[in-house]
Amino acid sequence: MKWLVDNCNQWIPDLKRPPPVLYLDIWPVFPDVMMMVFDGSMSAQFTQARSLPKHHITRTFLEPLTDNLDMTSADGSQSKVWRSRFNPSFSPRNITMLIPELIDEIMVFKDLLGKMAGPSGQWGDVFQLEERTTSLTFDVILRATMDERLHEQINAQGSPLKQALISQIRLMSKVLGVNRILGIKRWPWEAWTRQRNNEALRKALLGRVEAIIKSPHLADAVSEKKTILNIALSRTLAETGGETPDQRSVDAILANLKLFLFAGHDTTSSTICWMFKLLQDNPNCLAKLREELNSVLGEDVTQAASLLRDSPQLLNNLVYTNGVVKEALRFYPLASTVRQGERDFFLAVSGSDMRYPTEGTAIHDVPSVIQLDEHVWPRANEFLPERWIAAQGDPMHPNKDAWRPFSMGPRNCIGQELAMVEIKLVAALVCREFDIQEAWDKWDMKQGSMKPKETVDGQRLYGCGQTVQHPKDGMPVHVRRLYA
Ligand code: HEM
Repeated sequence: MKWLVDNCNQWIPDLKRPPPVLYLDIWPVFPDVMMMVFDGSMSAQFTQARSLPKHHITRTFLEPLTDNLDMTSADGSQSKVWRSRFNPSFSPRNITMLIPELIDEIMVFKDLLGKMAGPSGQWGDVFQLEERTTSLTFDVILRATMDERLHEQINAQGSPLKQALISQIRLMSKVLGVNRILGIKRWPWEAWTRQRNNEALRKALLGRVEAIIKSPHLADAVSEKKTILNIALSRTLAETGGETPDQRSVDAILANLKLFLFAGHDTTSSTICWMFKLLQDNPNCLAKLREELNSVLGEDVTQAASLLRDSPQLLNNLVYTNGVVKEALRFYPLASTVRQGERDFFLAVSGSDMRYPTEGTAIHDVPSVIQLDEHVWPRANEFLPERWIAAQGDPMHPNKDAWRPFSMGPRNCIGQELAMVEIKLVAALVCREFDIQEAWDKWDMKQGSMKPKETVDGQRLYGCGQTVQHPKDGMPVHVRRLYA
């Protein structure tokens, strides 16, 4: 999309800057005309000033995974019910309370990095960083939602839960590709795989959910530990006068847990990879990040985890680290929202009388363009974590509607606080102990071919794949330890 916008002048020579919207008709690949919005203040009109419903493709996409019982694809009123029950679980206060559990999982990640480092500060063997970060995010989501340790990071085959989810996502993605061109929503033989995956997912999650729900003292069981599931269940109990959730509610809870696993795992894991890439390419920023960690968490890196476990609020003092994560999400926004256009709903650009109709369109918020717009972001193509510390009134101070990696408004990303905290903790606990560097030569050697490989903008590492922009080849890296 960025390429299309950068090259708009080829088709519209008078254009001085990207157009605020672009209507794209790529039927049959996508069913409706796509209205691509490249201006944050316009995106705010359909996500914040008014929150239009999510486009019907979202329901079709999620149906194999959740039977549309989840908060994203359930009909309007059910969606609101589940969103309001889960919102408190994902609040900053609650996520801060979960920091010690998150640290347990990140320490496993860090130990595994240590095993990949070479001896005496040497670079180690090449490996795919994304595999490690994906397993980490699975472990974190299960821990945060149910205080369950999945141990995905030390399970080489992948747990049945992960295998089933990945297979289901593969099936779901087909609705956007060749199947649509052929006019086929789902192939009949996929029904069996879909059912098998759902049974595996149900088996992996239901026991854990039922252990709580069938507890003879449900109210006490859910208040024991403030997990995401328990808080949502307390809310449900308060709303229903203490009744044990019926089968339909249990199914909706399971659907939402599957949604969290789906929506939260590869978005967060790829962002962690992109953050390491940006820090590798901007060594001055890595140095500043390490300086901040030394000053807030002390110079003894071995104490950082216990310090953060005892005083999780220290994470709020890591303002530069926060800027690093926000800049990573500005450069690599991995997801976005698509809303259903409406008959009497028009978008407008400030300072112009032009009104853009939305009826019959799928309105796409396009953060990959909005977040790199030179007219809104000074030095847009530079990785500058300090812009997130710039005071209001400073030209570097970010425009509030122009940073939208989690979308905005009442249907934004419910898991954004969890994601931000997880990524900041990874930066805080890993960056002072290891250097992480792309290792393409070693990777090519391991693949048995040194032939020239494809690059994008001169880079071997670029975003590709379905649903979110995965780092190419899972980001082959090697690591070295900075301390003995
Ligand atoms: C860096 C990591 C993440 C990014 C970039 C991201 C981005 C987004 C975006 C752009 C949306 C809006 C999608 C739409 O409108 O269709 C969204 C929705 C959502 N996200 Fe995230 N997300 C991240 C992590 C997470 C995590 C960790 C979780 C949960 C554990 C999560 C759960 C959800 C859910 C449930 C929704 C749907 C909300 C609704 O429909 O009301 N996300 N996310």
